[in-house]
Amino acid sequence: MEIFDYDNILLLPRKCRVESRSECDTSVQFGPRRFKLPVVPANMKTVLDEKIAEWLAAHGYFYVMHRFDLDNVAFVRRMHDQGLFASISLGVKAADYATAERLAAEGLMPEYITIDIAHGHADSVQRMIAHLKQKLPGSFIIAGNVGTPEAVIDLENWGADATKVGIGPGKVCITKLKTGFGTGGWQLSALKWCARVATKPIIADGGIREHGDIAKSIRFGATMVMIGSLMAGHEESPGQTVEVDGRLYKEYYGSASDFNKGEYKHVEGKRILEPIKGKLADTLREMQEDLQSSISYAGGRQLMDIRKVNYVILGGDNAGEHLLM
Ligand SMILES: NC(=O)C1=CN([C@@H]2O[C@H](COP(=O)(O)OP(=O)(O)OC[C@H]3O[C@@H](n4cnc5c(N)ncnc54)[C@H](OP(=O)(O)O)[C@@H]3O)[C@@H](O)[C@H]2O)C=CC1
Ligand SMILES: Nc1nc2c(ncn2[C@@H]2O[C@H](COP(=O)(O)O)[C@@H](O)[C@H]2O)c(=O)[nH]1
Repeated sequence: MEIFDYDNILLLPRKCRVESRSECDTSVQFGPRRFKLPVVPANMKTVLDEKIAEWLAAHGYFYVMHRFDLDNVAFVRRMHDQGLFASISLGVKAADYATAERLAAEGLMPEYITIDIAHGHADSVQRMIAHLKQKLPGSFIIAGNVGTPEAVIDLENWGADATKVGIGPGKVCITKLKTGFGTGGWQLSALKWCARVATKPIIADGGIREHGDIAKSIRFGATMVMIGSLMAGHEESPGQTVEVDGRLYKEYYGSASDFNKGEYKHVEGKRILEPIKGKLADTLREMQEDLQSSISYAGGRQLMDIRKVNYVILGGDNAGEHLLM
């Protein structure tokens, strides 16, 4: 198996088929809706809050609200009252079952539910998918996180409508160091490996450091890309603002960090400071422009044309050119 990651792959251009990059369409169908970009901010407390979720939904972007210190039922009700789609996260504990029961009892059907736990290839996830399919049959269920084809096959067979791939490639992740497991350092080839068996959409989660990594994720099988650190550190980001030597930073911490958990138990995440980088809307606009360029370099007009390109692996044992035959 080829082992590579975002920083040692380059995609190869094909003859341009557009007169202007503005002709390139970055939109993507994901579940019941179409979104402007194949990008979703990570469902983390220092990446988005309810206000950002509302703004994203109202402006044609996908979002997944985090599940920490939040009344999910009130959130879904508020989004629906405003005519916006609801996309929530759940775990697999008793409180999460209770949330699903309350939503069903109130007739509130979130358009998207993400079952989001560290080790998503688990019986607990199978049980939760079955429960959600029974109680909230109209919701599109995303399940994760996983890092192997076997896990993708199981989650799909258990009823997940999409899977989320990425164990430990995140910027504030310390899973690799603390446990010795994960896709950190080879997330892109793990994605390729998983995508080969997937029959439903994959969200590539973690490890995106540059805008070009979005196109690389699409090339290797993602339909959607989940991004934490690049989406954190904006003026409107919920993290605390910190001044260091006259420069302003926003905190960004892992969902499995002691900062998020409130205690030091099973910690697999850390806290860092992200330099403040302006407004989220400007980052999303730049991502869209960069992705339009990617589509044009792919010789395409639509996002999925990126899947048709060849690539090279730079350096290492797998170095070389890889042609689609
Ligand atoms: N993508 C990634 O690499 C990672 C992401 N995270 C994120 O951190 C947040 C918290 O995750 P998580 O701790 O799972 O959430 P929860 O604290 O809600 O735990 C979910 C359930 O899964 C159990 N669990 C967690 N990890 C394992 C494991 N390795 N083996 C068996 N059971 C496990 C927990 O039990 P118990 O605690 O008793 O074991 C609990 O019952 C999530 O948002 C998750 O996505 C966390 C780590 C890695
Ligand atoms: N191992 C851990 N992974 C975590 C934690 N909190 C979040 N995450 C994952 O990281 C991505 C974001 O990655 P980035 O590289 O874009 O910053 C996020 O979507 C989660 O899957 C954690 O505490 N530990």
